[in-house]
Amino acid sequence: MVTGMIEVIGLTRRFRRHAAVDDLSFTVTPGKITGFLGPNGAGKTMTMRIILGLDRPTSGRATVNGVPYRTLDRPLTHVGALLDASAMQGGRRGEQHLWWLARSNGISRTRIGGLLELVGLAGAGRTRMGGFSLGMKQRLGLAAALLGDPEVLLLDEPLNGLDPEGIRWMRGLLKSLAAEGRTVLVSSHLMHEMAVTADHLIVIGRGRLLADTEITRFVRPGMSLEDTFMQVIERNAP
Ligand SMILES: Nc1ncnc2c1ncn2[C@@H]1O[C@H](COP(=O)(O)OP(=O)(O)OP(=O)(O)O)[C@@H](O)[C@H]1O
Repeated sequence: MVTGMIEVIGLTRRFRRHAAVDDLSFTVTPGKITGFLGPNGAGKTMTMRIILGLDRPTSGRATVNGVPYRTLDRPLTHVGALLDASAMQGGRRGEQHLWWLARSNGISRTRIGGLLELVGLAGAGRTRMGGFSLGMKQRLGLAAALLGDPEVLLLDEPLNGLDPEGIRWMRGLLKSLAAEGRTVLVSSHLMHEMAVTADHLIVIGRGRLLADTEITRFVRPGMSLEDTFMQVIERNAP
């Protein structure tokens, strides 16, 4: 088993009759950026929540490094996640948020200053998070995800709220994290950005796997990623 591998095996999550995730299987491997694409409600967040042990599947399983997330020893040192950047306690300062996370996970606080600098928040660490813009929250969320120096990153819509400079910055950072050999799974609706960022794609629709392939193989000749994606989704429409 390769370290940093995410495996989703026959995963299904039902809500009454509705399958949010429907017999989904894929593997995410290290050293590249894997784009996780699908229309609204396709099941991307639910899949990530199950990988992170935040929701339980109806059937099937998801593992990181061959084991369920819940059984990982000091999980933040293996998996960093950014799910909902706005879900932060507004009264707390950015720096405090990272201190608290480090302390409650047995992680040294020495990385905090460098991480705030890395995400462009060196001057805002003492600002209360209630005063953060969405872009600042995404940056702080990314710092939190990197706190334990994990080999795996799960990022749900990390580009939301970022300005053009922020998007470009995030692209560079994700590429360098993948180049370091980390596993980077990132969901986004921004097709133009995914086209220049992702190496591999997992595309889902209505909870089912529609494609699991290198981006260069997915995009049809003479078409953009967006056009190819729309064709694949339309073909899967009910
Ligand atoms: N607690 C819940 N109760 C009922 N249905 C739910 C619940 N949580 C999620 N769902 C359903 O699961 C499906 C998948 O939702 P999910 O948020 O994973 O999609 P998504 O691909 O992340 O969408 P988006 O791009 O809009 O964020 C949706 O149909 C959603 O309504």
